[in-house]
Amino acid sequence: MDAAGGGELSLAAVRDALVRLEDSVVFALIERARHPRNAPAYAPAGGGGRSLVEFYVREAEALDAKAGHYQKPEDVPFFPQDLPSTLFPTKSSPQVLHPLASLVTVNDAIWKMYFDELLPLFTVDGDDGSYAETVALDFACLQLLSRRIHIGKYVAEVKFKDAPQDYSPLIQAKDSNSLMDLLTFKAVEEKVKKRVEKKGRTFGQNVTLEDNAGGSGFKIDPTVLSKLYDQWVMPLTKDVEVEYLLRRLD
Ligand SMILES: C=C(O[C@@H]1C=C(C(=O)O)C=C[C@H]1O)C(=O)O
Repeated sequence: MDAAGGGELSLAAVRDALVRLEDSVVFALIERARHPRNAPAYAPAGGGGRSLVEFYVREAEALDAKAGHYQKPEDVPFFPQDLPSTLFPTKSSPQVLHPLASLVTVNDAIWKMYFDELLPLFTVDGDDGSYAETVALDFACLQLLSRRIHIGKYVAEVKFKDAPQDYSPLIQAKDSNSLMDLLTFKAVEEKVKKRVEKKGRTFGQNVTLEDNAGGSGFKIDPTVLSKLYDQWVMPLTKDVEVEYLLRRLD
């Protein structure tokens, strides 16, 4: 992982990486919100009855894989089947996670959440015909959300290393609920919710040269961002943490 790659993996370093990624997530959603829903991009069409968005993500992931992407445990493809190998030499990063980390993925849940729940909350009804731009922006949002959520593997590793005596018996007992309780920090979650909402207000305002001429409204409703993190991003990150921990002693 970038932020913690060089030095010692610590909870503070991993949390810093998550905070930094919030900026990228907020900007990516603001960009997607410039276009209306554009429903035809999501309807089955074209070869094999796939939607444009599925076609685009599959092709983009194949290109990314050829360029050397998807080597790190936090970079997880949405369509891992038949991904081509990299065509260029890659530098392997030090292995800080358990080898089974690569099996942990919640991308199916992220995909469903993004299209079924989130998109209707931050895009307006309508069709501007910019389907290709729209699905490229969706892919950017999906990749960032997936990366953020799968960094949960590192969070779990640090928490385990900091308190193996607390985690090991629960892992051995396969007690997912108690693991979930142990790794949850409610005060941190409250701060995350407040901060992303503030980032939405800050990054999503119209910047003008006149004083007090900010105009009305934000490019994205800031409360949608806190809801996104509260209802989906943080719970899915914690699912990743639990799934990783359950394999940690194998
Ligand atoms: C990621 C962590 O684990 C949990 C998930 C959080 C998140 O997804 O932001 C925040 C706090 C914890 O409940 C953490 O402790 O930082």
